[in-house]
Amino acid sequence: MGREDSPRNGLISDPSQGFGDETLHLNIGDGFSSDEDDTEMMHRYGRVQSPRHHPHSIWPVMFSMVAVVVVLGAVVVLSDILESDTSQIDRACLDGFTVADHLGTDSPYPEPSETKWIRNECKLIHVSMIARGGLKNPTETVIQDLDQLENWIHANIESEAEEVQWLKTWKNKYNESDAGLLSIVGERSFRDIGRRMREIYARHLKVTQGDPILVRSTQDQRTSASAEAFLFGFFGIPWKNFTTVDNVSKGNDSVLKYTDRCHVFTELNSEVSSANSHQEELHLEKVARKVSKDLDAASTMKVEDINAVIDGCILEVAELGRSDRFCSLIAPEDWLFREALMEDGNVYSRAHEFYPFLPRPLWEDLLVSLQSCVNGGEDCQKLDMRFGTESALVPFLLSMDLPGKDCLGTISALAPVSANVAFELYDDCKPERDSGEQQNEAMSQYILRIRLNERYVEKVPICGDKAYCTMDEFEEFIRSTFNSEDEWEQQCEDVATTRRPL
Ligand SMILES: O=C(O)[C@@H](COP(=O)(O)O)OP(=O)(O)O
Repeated sequence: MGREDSPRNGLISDPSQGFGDETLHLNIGDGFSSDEDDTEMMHRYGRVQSPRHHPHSIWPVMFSMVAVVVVLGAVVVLSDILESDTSQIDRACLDGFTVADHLGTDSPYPEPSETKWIRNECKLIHVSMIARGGLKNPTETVIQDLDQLENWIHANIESEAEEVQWLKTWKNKYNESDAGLLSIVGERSFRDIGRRMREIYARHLKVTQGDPILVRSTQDQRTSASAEAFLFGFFGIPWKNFTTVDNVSKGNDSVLKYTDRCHVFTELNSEVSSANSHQEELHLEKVARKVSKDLDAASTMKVEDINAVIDGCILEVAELGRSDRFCSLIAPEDWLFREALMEDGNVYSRAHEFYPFLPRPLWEDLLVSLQSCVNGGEDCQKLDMRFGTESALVPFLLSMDLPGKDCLGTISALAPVSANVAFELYDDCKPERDSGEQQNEAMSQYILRIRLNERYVEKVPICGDKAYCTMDEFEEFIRSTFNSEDEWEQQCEDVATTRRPL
């Protein structure tokens, strides 16, 4: 892919044009109407409002009456239009709808119901993991929006209906001093993940204190605190002074902050953000009107207020494990529509399409870890744990081409809060025979199994949809996907670096 493929040259639609039919349909199937239609109708509404389009009259009273009728009519038409954007959602996607599956990277992931153990005859020699931090406390902006929502509720909700009484007594409990830090829920989830991984790996890897273990985290508090919580769970003791934790500088970390180093990505990011903001705002305004009407509120909430409702839902799902309060104020089709907008304009999906080489530094780092153990070298770490943010994990997971969801939610499922992917390297482990497949005796003795969010990936697309990869297949995938024409150097850094060849 050359630079001429850059979205600057027309692949990202002009923000003023909104999304075309084609882009929305890519994600949602034929179920969605085009927002261009909405935009066009909004413009039509604008013209209806304009006096230039009214029949000219010399009688001011007549004119006023006509104007009032026209404006009222237009309001009715507009409300129909405002409802229309979700009217063609694929109804099948509403069957069994669970909001927690549709919160993007703010989704939680449920604890696995069963642990798939490693077979006794297999010799596990190394585990490499890449994780995203756990749930963080709301950011300052979110806290301010929650405060504003609280004020709006007190000023506007008078209904005595039983189902809104909780809302009238609801209070924003978040402090700005904790903004953006790893939350208690996030910390607990990583302790639990660490504890479960100890159950799976400790006996096989025979990890003890003092063993070669590498733990790296970005300098974001939420990721380094996630690493500490994981280590606490894994070793069963506080591990704050773990000497091998390498807190790499924010923005200067070549492995875990690779997106910051890649200028085509950062340019794409700002284009995608601005391309989507208008569309998102229009939809949020519609949802705000609907919710305010449903609550019988004295005035309509603002976009920031509805954003706070969405954040309230995210927090109640993650912290309380329920979705009956803020979440239920927004209709399922509006959640789906929001997710469609977010997935359609998702910068990581776009980057996967235009710049598939983006996560190369992380793949390269993983390969180095694995190879050092394959070769039985002194550098072999039993565990190599990497803790980053979504910008480290999402492009990496997308490059594995794991199957998407039929009804949106692919990114929600791949990279929820505390998401993690573990690569288990085995020496001398004969994989279970796949049905209908002859076992290849000459196969490489090293194999890899992959767990995503603690579940084995039973069909690994990058290794021919098998439940495992041979080391040879894995190396071949990395070589063929990330080594062509040194795209990373040319498109990300624009300068030749002294990388070792793959
Ligand atoms: O805070 C966020 O928006 C993302 C990305 O952060 P950066 O990579 O941009 O720091 O991180 P996460 O949701 O994983 O904590």
